[in-house]
Amino acid sequence: MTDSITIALSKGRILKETLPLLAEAGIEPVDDIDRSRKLVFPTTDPAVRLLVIRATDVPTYVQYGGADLGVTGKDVLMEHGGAGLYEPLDLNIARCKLMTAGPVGQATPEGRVRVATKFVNLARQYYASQGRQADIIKLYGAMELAPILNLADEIVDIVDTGNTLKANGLEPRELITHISTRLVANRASMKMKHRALHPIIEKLGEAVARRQED
Ligand SMILES: Nc1ncnc2c1ncn2[C@@H]1O[C@H](COP(=O)(O)OP(=O)(O)OP(=O)(O)O)[C@@H](O)[C@H]1O
Ligand SMILES: O=P(O)(O)OC[C@H]1O[C@H](OP(=O)(O)OP(=O)(O)O)[C@H](O)[C@@H]1O
Repeated sequence: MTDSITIALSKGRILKETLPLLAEAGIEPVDDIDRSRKLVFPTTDPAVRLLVIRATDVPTYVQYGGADLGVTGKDVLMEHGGAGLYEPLDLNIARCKLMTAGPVGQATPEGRVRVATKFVNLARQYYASQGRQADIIKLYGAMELAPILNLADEIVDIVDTGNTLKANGLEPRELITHISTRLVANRASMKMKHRALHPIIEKLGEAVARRQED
């Protein structure tokens, strides 16, 4: 009997880039995901279904076995901590950087620094690794506002073109890490459903490699 496989996808910007890779691996949603209010989608492979959920929930669904595989950003995985997860593949999409940033021309304060971010664990680890004391302020979005309104001295956020920072009078300061989208797998599924998961991971890996050749 074929094992049924559930793959948790991040909705939003990652989804658009993930679907073509899945299609190359022979997995296509039967419905139009963009037009549907559904959260679970059957695919052209009767053994595979897709969940479309928030990027930040993907590691949790995969960790607890709600999904066998998941697709989400390295930033989200690092913030989650990665417990119970394997990370078999870098999908090399939605590439960006995790950086500190602050008001243009303003130096980072010498002593305690107030930092606004949604990546509280990552920020805490980063400032500790630099030997700097930081008061971390959790926000869920629009981090760029925090220095403008003097809620924080700097932010830790995703930077790609730098346009969002620039538009808000901020500039990048330090690179924390490079980010891309990763395929993650539930540890138990990797053992119990190896025969079904292995070809999916292999075909996705081939699709990623083809992109890099182009
Ligand atoms: N400007 C960007 N350029 C490239 N990749 C990005 C950019 N912004 C975010 N990403 C990557 O894409 C992932 C998803 O970002 P997206 O903006 O779709 O979701 P989100 O707004 O962080 O999530 P949610 O709204 O569910 O909290 C991020 O975790 C990151 O890995
Ligand atoms: O350097 P840039 O190219 O400007 O990209 C960086 C921005 O992209 C992301 O936001 P997104 O556009 O996803 O909107 P969001 O804040 O709603 O997630 C991120 O949170 C930054 O604000």
